[in-house]
Amino acid sequence: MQHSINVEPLTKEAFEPFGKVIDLPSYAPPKTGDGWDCWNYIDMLDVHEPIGFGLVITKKREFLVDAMERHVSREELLLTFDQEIIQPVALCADINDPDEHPDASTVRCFRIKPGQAIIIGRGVWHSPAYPAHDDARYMFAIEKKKDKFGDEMINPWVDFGNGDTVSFGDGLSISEADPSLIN
Ligand SMILES: NC(=O)N[C@@H](O)C(=O)O
Repeated sequence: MQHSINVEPLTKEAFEPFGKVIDLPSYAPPKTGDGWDCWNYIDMLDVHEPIGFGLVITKKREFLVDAMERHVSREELLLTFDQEIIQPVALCADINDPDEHPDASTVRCFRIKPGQAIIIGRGVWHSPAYPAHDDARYMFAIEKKKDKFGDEMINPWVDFGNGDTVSFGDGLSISEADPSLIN
């Protein structure tokens, strides 16, 4: 079955089942200086080992997801550089089940703008992010350690089962699908 869903703006409330959102707070900055405002600490990454950084170039392609990965023992910080990206995520039903498949009916897709970041929670299923418009480069940061099972394998991708897939944005780039979603 092919599930079709809409892309959602990234808010703390909407993303809460999947992790945390890093964005400019609405309260006054606790540190300021001549020409700068600083908010610290707006959130924390829960780690016990050194952090590894990864870079992904994600290319314009059909908005279709057929498999996801997850990291059951590690949170993951993810942010884009200069282009908007779309991050598909799905709920983790049982973090202790090594044979779990992501459930296509729980997939949600969030639009991450430059200047925003997410912390994907432990066990939360995710695909690589997609570029909203043009090819994009994004970064992720995650503890460099073996996970409890699975996700250090060369191929960590797990399909939805039953041949399910998830499409979003009507197969068009977001600007073509819904111009009101730009900025
Ligand atoms: N998020 C992403 O694109 N990749 C990472 O989750 C990874 O572990 O490779």
